[in-house]
Amino acid sequence: MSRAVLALGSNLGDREKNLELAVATLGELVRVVSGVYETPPWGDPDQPPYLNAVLIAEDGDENPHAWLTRARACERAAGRERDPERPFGPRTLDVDVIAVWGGDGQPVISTDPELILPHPRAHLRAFVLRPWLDIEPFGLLPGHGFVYELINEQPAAGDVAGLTARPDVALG
Ligand SMILES: Nc1ncnc2c1ncn2[C@@H]1O[C@H](COP(=O)(O)OP(=O)(O)OP(=O)(O)O)[C@@H](O)[C@H]1O
Ligand SMILES: Nc1nc2c(c(=O)[nH]1)N=C(CO)CN2
Repeated sequence: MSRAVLALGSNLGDREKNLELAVATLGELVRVVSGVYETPPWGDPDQPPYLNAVLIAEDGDENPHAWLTRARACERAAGRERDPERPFGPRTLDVDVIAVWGGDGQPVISTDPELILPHPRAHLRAFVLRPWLDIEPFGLLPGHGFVYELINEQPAAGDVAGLTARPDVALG
């Protein structure tokens, strides 16, 4: 058994449909999906606002790389349009593997550049921490601490006020 926190983001095309495609592609693996937030672009300001959400999924397959394969399948389903010159630039759909736990409940730590776990920038991103907090109030980002603490630390703390809940956009 493997459990993963995945972060979804879209700022090109039909953003709502792109996030929905990710949830549909993951299908029965999905346990809970957060609410959607409209968020200002992080890391590369000259691009449209994002819709972001987080979900928790589980699978019998213990291999953590299977989550990266599934994330890429979601991105392909949404056309995976992006500018290779801009690492934090606009995209139809981004699915990041934030953290993975094995069947023993222990977090998976990986320094493989193909799949770094936990995700190396998750603790800095209010657009990941805020929706995660909604679905797991005592969520732990391995190596960093409780999500409710991280969201009160800079730089994420300074970005929280800029997020807008979008209860009109419901996924799953
Ligand atoms: N935890 C992870 N989740 C997703 N991709 C990862 C992870 N760790 C390493 N990668 C690798 O990062 C590379 C770039 O991924 P991607 O294009 O999604 O990055 P990005 O979305 O532009 O930036 P960011 O990961 O900061 O959101 C991919 O080749 C992927 O294999
Ligand atoms: N608000 C927001 N900004 C981003 C996002 C994202 O999902 N949301 N994803 C990025 C890709 O690395 C870069 N910047």
